Amino acid sequence: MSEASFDFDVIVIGAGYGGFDAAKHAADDGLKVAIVESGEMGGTCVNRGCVPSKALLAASGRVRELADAEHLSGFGIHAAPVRFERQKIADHANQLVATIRSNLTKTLQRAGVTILRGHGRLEGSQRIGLREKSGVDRLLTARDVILATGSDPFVPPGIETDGRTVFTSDEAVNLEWLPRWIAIIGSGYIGLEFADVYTALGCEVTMIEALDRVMPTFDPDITKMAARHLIEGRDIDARAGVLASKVIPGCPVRIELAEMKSRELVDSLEVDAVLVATGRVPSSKGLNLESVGVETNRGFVPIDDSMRVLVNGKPLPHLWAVGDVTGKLMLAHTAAAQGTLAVDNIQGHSRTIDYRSIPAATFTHPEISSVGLSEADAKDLAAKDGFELGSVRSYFKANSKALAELESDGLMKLLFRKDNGEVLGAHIYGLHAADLIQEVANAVARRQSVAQLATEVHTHPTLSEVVEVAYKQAAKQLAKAVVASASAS
Ligand SMILES: Cc1cc2nc3c(=O)[nH]c(=O)nc-3n(C[C@H](O)[C@H](O)[C@H](O)COP(=O)(O)OP(=O)(O)OC[C@H]3O[C@@H](n4cnc5c(N)ncnc54)[C@H](O)[C@@H]3O)c2cc1C
Ligand SMILES: NC(=O)c1ccc[n+]([C@@H]2O[C@H](COP(=O)([O-])OP(=O)(O)OC[C@H]3O[C@@H](n4cnc5c(N)ncnc54)[C@H](O)[C@@H]3O)[C@@H](O)[C@H]2O)c1
Repeated sequence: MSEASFDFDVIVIGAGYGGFDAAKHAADDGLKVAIVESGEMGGTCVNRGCVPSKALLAASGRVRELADAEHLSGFGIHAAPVRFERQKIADHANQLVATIRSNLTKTLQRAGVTILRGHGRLEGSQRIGLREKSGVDRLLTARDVILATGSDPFVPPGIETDGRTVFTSDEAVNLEWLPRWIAIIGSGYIGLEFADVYTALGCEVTMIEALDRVMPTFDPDITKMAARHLIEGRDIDARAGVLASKVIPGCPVRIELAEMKSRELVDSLEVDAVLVATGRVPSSKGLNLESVGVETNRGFVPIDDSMRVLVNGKPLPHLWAVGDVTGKLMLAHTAAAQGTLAVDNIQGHSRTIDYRSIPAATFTHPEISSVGLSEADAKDLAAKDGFELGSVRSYFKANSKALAELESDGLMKLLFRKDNGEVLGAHIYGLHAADLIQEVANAVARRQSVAQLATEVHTHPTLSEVVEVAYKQAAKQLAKAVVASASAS
């Protein structure tokens, strides 16, 4: 097909953050772009993810703060009993969703992107089949196609959802009611954030985690401190090493718990509601990937670091994939970064992504954040590349700002190479951890050494001094290691 005969330069399938950034960037670059969306503009993050969940966390966080008489009395403040209106908290989240969805749609329209409403699928190379909402089928062609179809909640076998008493985050963000007792299955990002919301609003929570400790995907030392505050310190009964093997919706909801290893039934519960927060699966089934010979990895579309879709490890010309459907760090900012990067590569500016420098945060009160390697991965890398791993800890209880806020529960762990000082990763639990991690992410992106970072001046009194202290401790360790290695040689 000649260049001129394509309907579009780029067609993007899926208008979540990945698709949005790709389409906007391509249109800004002067390309003729269409975006296909079968559901709501903005995808998961805007409609059922980051945006409504953070609105709920903002409101419920304030309830928690105002209800915490002990904390307030530390400042000499005695507040009246706090009251809240569930519906108004839900309305705040819904209104924010509507505003951001509308802004995002207008931004695409202003950039000149054609918005096509319907289901998109591949019909061979550079060809898209569009089933419009009206039922009409169209065939469109594009020089390049970007798949950005995202992900959906994973519901394990044996768990039945009804959207009312047993539900996933898709429904939880609507905060339609407040169960007296809710079981949350999974202690990952969603489990933790919703446990924060529900406990702040007075619900009793049972947290069920299949792996042998709660928060299994977080740094073990950070988890120890965070779990003490976010789980043990609240109205949460946490059970690890047990699988929710059967869940039957109703009034009450019945849950069967099996021991993870033996799969033997160990307990049963009757609760008012269940939130299933057990991970997400790629949304790639309806894409007709077979028409171009792509084999998925459990539904995830294989890509290289330039976002090219791979067949047998080799890139397919003109087909790209970004966001959750690729299964790399399933976060909104990853999807957006991948979207922009795909377009840069389409335009011939060869770029690859650096996943190591992408930060992640859980917006509990206080927050948890991380960037770079886990300690286990950093140890493996040290063994493989033959360097000594450095690790330092910086505590919020030594930080003036945290003490002034009466929020000194917190820890930062910094991992670095003891041969050249390069920062490999950081893990933080504490007040504003989500903001604090950004400075370390920038250092990881630039592969900077703690020797240089330790000389950079931080504002006093701010929480950023927690990071400064970590850099300074690490620089001291580095200097000692360099002297030791010089005297040994
Ligand atoms: C409760 C919750 C809270 C979260 N909080 C955060 C957070 O605080 N920070 C963060 O970084 N991340 C967060 N995430 C993750 C974030 O939402 C996702 O990583 C992000 O939305 C992925 O973007 P995406 O563009 O890849 O896909 P999606 O946002 O899932 O968008 C994909 C779009 O494609 C459409 N689509 C699918 N198939 C087709 C088709 N065949 N034709 C046409 N359209 C199609 C879908 O309707 C959807 O609109 C959260 C997720 C959840 C569930
Ligand atoms: N703040 C954020 O950035 C944010 C917030 C929410 C979600 N997200 C994204 O959404 C994704 C999904 O979040 P999530 O919390 O659902 O997944 P997750 O992978 O973070 O955690 C799922 C947990 O459920 C457990 N589990 C699975 N099956 C189980 C069963 N049958 N019984 C008991 N436990 C079981 C797993 O061991 C795991 O600990 C995240 O990976 C993240 O990418 C991000």
